[in-house]
Amino acid sequence: MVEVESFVKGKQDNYYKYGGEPILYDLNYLKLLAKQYPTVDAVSSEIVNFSAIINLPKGTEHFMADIHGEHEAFDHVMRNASGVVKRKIDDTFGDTLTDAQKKELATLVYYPQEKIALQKSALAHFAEDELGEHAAQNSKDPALLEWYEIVMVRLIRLCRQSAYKYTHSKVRKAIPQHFQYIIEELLHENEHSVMKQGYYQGIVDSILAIDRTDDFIVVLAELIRKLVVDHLHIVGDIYDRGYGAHQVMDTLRRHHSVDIQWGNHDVLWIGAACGSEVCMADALRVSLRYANLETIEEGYGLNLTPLMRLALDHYQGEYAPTFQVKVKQTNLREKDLDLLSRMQKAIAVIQMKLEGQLIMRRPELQLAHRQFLHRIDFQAGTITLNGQVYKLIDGDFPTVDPEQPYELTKDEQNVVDKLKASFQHSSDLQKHARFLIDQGSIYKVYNGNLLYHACIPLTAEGDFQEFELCGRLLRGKVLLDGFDEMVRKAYYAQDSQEKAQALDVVWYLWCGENSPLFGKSKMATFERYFIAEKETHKEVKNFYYALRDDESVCVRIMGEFGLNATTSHIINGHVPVKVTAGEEPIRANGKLITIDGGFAKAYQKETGIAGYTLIFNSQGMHLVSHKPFESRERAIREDLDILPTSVFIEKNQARMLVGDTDIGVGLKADIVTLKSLLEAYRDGSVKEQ
Ligand SMILES: O=P(O)(O)OC[C@H]1O[C@](O)(COP(=O)(O)O)[C@@H](O)[C@@H]1O
Ligand SMILES: [Mn+2]
Repeated sequence: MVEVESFVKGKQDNYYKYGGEPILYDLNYLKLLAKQYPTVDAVSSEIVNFSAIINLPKGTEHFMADIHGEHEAFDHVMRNASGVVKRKIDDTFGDTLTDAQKKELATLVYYPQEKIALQKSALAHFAEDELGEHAAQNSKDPALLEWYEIVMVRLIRLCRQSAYKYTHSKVRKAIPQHFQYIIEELLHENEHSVMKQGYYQGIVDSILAIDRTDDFIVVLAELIRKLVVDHLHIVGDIYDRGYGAHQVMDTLRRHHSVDIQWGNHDVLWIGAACGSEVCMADALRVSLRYANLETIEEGYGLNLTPLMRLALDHYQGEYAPTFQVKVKQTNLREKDLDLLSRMQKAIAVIQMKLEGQLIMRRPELQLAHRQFLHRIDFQAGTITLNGQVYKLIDGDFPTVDPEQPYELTKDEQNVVDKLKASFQHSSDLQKHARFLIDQGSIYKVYNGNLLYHACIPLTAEGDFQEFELCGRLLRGKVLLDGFDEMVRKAYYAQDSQEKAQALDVVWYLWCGENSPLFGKSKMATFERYFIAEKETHKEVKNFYYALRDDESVCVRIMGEFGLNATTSHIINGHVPVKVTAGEEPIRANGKLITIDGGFAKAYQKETGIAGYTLIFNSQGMHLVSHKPFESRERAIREDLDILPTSVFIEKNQARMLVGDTDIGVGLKADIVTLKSLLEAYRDGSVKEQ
């Protein structure tokens, strides 16, 4: 139905009032816009283009959380698009291909280079056995050419099936320049069309003839993977525990469309990269705790020698078993592990001193109860907490001066200074921190859903918990906005005071009681290292975790963020869903979805699965759970795909179109603006260029 849109000159001559909504356009603005759309034709075709796009089905969004450095498993999920590629193959080929052929095609889409190499060597060995001669891997081997041709045609068909949801221009933009012409021709030609059969076959043959098949297959595979997942959301905790957070970050930096809602572990590394000594100490401590030298040394080239020397010079004594490195299989020798434990304790003591200093300079954070060193009786080897005396399981603090327990020794200060320089000079860490800042935020409202890693701090009554942030009492959405602003200030601030304050807030976001990224009464690091009594280890979750099952609480939170509660969802990570204990990822009658399914191996025993992916496409929402990932090598060799299991599906009433998404809202506004420019051309107020 075409609305008859009236167009009336506004009150003042240089303004335009358009349609029902009195949107006024400044003529100067339209003249500026005319530089981009210099003629009536140019602006008209854009209006038609945008109007077409808003009627396309909405692009598919994937949501994942708590990857915690598991880069091989994550990379596989990125490549198999959480099972969507396989589903596309089934939709495209049905039973015209055998299961084995479909699996082989899937592996080719996931790992094209490796699969081609495997095929070549298999054929070469076959030729050797058959022909008895050493058949060089000649790319003219008829068997190889035949395989190439078959898989190329299949890939083109699969690509065509994956591209149908998008405009030609969007697909073209996803193809590398040097293949745009060929792929577009093949995509828009039907290989069965009699008229163009020769033309189509000619293109395929020429690719084979000039030996461009490998590149062509790789480009097609990447294009298919790009088309099946339009946008990716990472709802926090990329870092820590697994060994490959730096590789996950590189995968995300290469991704065509991704946003990140920071997790507490992510802001810890942002703080460390931005110069927070206490965040740096804690990030190192956690890495040493998991013997994660890959991220520290290979990933970021951080210099551990000063810390190693400090550990060897001062921590030769006995240390608590709680400093044992928390990994099962490792290629590290016993004495390496012992050294890592000593380094972990050395940096843990530095961290406690630096935390003590921070708590003293930020009384508004109300964290005096989280200072420990001045409560220790070093003679008796005990500590007094809340009036209760506890025996320390490790009373050896060789670098702590009871008179000034929070002062760093000269050696410790030297280690901190050297480490800080090392973090600052790690170009890869700085690149990743920048990416987290550019693509990340504390929360995200996207296509009607609200994403944040942990919680919105609530009181027992379900009201938004108030918190003093830099002198302002904030709660709910404005509190999260305030925290978001502080993380960016920690990265961008030039003024040293401002930066120092922002960095202390970033540390609070990592472990503070009212942090929307942590949401627990305390991070019981000291207690878990030094005190045996389990009651001191208890981390009480924020009231949010008891109240989030109540639909009315979720509706109130959605309202706080301006969302329509009937169609919206809250999506969280942070707390693993204990599937084995019967816990559900879907809560509050479908209003809240928690997607921390234990991607991190450390959590898989209690979740019983290896992570979730939430898929939101034009038909609705679909949650899938992953099985533990073997290895990339097996996936390639045996076409072993880790296909997820469907957990729940929520169908939309009507198919969701681009016009129903945030991008669609923007496009509709742009259409109105462009129509104003068109009218201004037509009545001569703006001259065509
Ligand atoms: O298992 P570790 O390394 O001792 O860490 C335990 C700590 O990690 C936390 O669970 C925070 O990490 P997560 O955000 O990944 O849950 C703390 O609540 C807890 O004190
Ligand atoms: Mn977390």
